[in-house]
Amino acid sequence: MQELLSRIHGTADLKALYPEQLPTLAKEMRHYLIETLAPIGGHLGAGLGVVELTIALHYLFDSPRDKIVWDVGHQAYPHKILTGRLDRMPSIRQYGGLCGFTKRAESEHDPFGAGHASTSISAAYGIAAGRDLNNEHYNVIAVIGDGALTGGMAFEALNHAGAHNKRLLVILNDNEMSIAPNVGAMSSYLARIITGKPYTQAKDTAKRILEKLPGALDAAKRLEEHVKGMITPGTLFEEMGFRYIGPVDGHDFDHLLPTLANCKYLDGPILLHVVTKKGLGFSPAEEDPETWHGLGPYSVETGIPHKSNGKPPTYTQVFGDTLADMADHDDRIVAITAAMPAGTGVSRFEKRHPERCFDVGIAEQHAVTFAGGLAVAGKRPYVAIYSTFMQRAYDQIIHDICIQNLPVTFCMDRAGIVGADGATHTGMFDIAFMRNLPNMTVMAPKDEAEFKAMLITSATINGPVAIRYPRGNGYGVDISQLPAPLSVGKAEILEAGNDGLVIAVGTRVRDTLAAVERLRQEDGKAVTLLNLRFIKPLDLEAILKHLQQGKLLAIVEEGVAQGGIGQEIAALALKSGWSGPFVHIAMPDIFPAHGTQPEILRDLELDANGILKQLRGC
Ligand SMILES: Cc1ncc(C[n+]2csc(CCOP(=O)(O)OP(=O)(O)O)c2C)c(N)n1
Ligand SMILES: CC(=O)[C@@H](O)[C@H](O)COP(=O)(O)O
Ligand SMILES: [Mg+2]
Repeated sequence: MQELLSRIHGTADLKALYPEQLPTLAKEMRHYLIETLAPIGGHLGAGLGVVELTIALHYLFDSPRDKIVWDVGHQAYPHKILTGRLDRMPSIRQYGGLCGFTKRAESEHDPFGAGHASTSISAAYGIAAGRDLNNEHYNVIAVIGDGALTGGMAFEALNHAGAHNKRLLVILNDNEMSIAPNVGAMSSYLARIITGKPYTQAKDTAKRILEKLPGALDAAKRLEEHVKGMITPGTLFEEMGFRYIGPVDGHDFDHLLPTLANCKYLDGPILLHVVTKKGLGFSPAEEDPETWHGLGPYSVETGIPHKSNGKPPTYTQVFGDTLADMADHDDRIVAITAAMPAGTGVSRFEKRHPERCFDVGIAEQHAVTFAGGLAVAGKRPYVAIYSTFMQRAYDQIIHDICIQNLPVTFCMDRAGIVGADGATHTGMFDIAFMRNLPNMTVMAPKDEAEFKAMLITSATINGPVAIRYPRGNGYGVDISQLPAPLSVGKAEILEAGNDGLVIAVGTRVRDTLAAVERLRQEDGKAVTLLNLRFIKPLDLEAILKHLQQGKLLAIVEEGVAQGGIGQEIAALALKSGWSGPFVHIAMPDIFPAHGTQPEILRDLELDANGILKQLRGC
């Protein structure tokens, strides 16, 4: 490890350095991040972009007394390094290791946990308001990216905080990137500020006056405000009650340190606009920041991510390609992503149907209601949002789609266990929150071929539809054909037997099949296995037909037990007069840890071994 970095065991060690040493520390930190993440992967680009900003913040402010709230938390690796977690960095996002985001339980330097975007200003402002009520004195800083600023919550918070005069520093880390290039009018506005030559000239004029007339600080400031107001379109943030400072070069300590030092002593809400480059210091990440936002292992030497050779396509790819195929024949089909075109597969659709593709920014609520509007205009919107981020838009799903029975399909990628991103990103609630909505049809495929069939089925349903599918690769089953639509509300029988009924949902069907086969071979017990396919409407006929009095009833689903489909099936069975051994194999009432998907499924006893164990136990 390099000389300066190896001395940093906490923020006190950083503060002991001379300012002239900070650029060297920044260099060492970049090198360390690039090398450390190479074998394990992780969120590289965002962290590389905020190395100087993080060093400057911890150099000048006094965490944990001062509170630094990082939005999303994916850029907080340098923050972790400087706050006593350097030794554990190689464990980041690994089973038992550091979390990939900020997490209160992990460090007193993480005053607010994150993972989802656009929460930092609200949280920081809440801390500032609490501080003032407590008559305490410390700084509260929210660091938010330009991508996260596209989220409605960030604006709600600015609107609230700007109307009051509490001390709050919001640092806008503007790298013109979300995961993909940032979108929207706000993004263009920020770009105009950065590149606005007239603004730079106006600033220079004000500075020259200030230099010539040292006593005329106020006059020069007023002139700067005046000229700025005329030329940069409205300094939106100032009109919202924030003192706007910037844009500042986020990689230049000579700019960052004095500016931040000043911010420390200014009252009221301040917005400091810092301009950075995502991926700085690693040319592959600078050149292709989207790929290097978050990735698996890679080679430092070649700058190429390791390939997962020969694996079947991911569900994400199947989604993008199938929807594009469907759109070839149905011009009503449109696709919507909330700032995740590649992650959701919408980019594959976009290549073939660019005019029918919408990236709305990190704005899941807007995405859903916007889809409602498109449906009213005669379109067939497919809203592709990870299960965990769909949580953001629950009222919109109910109020704007379901009540009006609009034909919008929700494609919920990353349903179930996601692995390294852990609790904040686990898609564990969607079965519970979608299945209780009137008018909604909910499907979960057992493999990628069935997924394709479900997408095709969705186009035949004249109302809201939700399809949940997991992170990762399919099983390699044949998907070359365009399948026929499924029979809505009909389950599939995979095994027949007289020793009970096992019902499996979507992502858990394969492992349940393996468990059921072992039960037959090793224990001599043959059960009937139903692949539910439709979480809603339920195939009551099949369930009641195969329910066996006095014999096992088991339901296996990769979602929370509380509110899961297992509860409805249990109630149904009891109502029908059935009694017998029962087991609901689902996620317990805890937030899962991070690790690989197999590790977490194993811990939750949701893999084939765990399912078998639980089937045997009843
Ligand atoms: C509610 C929500 N939607 C989507 C995401 C996925 N996501 C994580 S980081 C990110 C981009 C953030 O961009 P920005 O805030 O500018 O940070 P940068 O990576 O550029 O530093 C997105 C879309 C998320 N974390 N939360
Ligand atoms: C930080 C964030 O929310 C995303 O970058 C997320 O980690 C992406 O997850 P996938 O790797 O599953 O696309
Ligand atoms: Mg950004």
